[in-house]
Amino acid sequence: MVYDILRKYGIRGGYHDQHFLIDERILDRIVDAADIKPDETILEIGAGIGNLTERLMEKAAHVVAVERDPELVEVLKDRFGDRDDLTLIHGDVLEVDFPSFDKVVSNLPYSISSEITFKLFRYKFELGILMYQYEFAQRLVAHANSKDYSRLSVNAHYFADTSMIMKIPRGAFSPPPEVLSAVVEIRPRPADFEVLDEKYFLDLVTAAFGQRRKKVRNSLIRNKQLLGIDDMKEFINELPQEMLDKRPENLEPEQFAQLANMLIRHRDK
Ligand SMILES: C[S@@+](CC[C@H](N)C(=O)[O-])C[C@H]1O[C@@H](n2cnc3c(N)ncnc32)[C@H](O)[C@@H]1O
Repeated sequence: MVYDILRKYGIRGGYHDQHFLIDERILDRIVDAADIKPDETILEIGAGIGNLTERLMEKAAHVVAVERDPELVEVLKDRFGDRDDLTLIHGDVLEVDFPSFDKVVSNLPYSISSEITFKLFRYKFELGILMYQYEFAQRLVAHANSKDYSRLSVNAHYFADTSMIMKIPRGAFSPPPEVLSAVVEIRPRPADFEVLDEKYFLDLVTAAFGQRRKKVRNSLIRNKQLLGIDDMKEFINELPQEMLDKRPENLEPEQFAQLANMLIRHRDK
């Protein structure tokens, strides 16, 4: 029982994003969703007291668990210290390098969800089953023409297919967080549209969503320096007008890519 582990080691949590998943059925459903094969290596970020870790180790060939809190690292060492199918990395997830892994399964520290997700997209892996704050998860999976569609959604769709697979109540954790949670499935894949310069594309998306209520035309003019186009006011007439008349929330990722490609070709002429 997860409660027994917390009690045995005198762990309370509640700070540093420490909300431990105590609902055993939800822990099992998360592991099932990862469909772990016996030869796979699984990365877990924020292993805590090892409640998810032990379930991952039952299925996988190897688990790489990252945890920052020294007290929790001691718990993990005490519980699994002598096992050679676990690599325990004591450190900040944003600073360590991950060894290669097939899948990532984690109940993430919510305050750095965005940074962790974009760090993960720099690695090659097959599947992510990740728990986020519910609102963050909604933005991660949102499609164009919805209120949750954002810079995060466009970025995520560029790197992967995403879908929300479970909504998790506060009572599934100890101590309960103030927010609802959700589990998201992330399947990385190459984008099915061309992006000439990834950074430029992502900068354009950021600039457009920086003025969410404005038409894309206005954001381009306002950000002409950032985008490196001195004659933006004139060049804008050569871009597809139906895209410029829209707000960013109404542009598909592929349309952002088309605009970015046209702008960068003009800039580099
Ligand atoms: C939401 S808890 C999940 C704990 C456990 N895996 C579970 O499911 O109950 C998040 C965990 O991430 C750890 N954590 C927070 N910030 C971290 C960071 N920057 N790097 C590594 N671990 C971190 C916390 O100490 C905590 O154990």
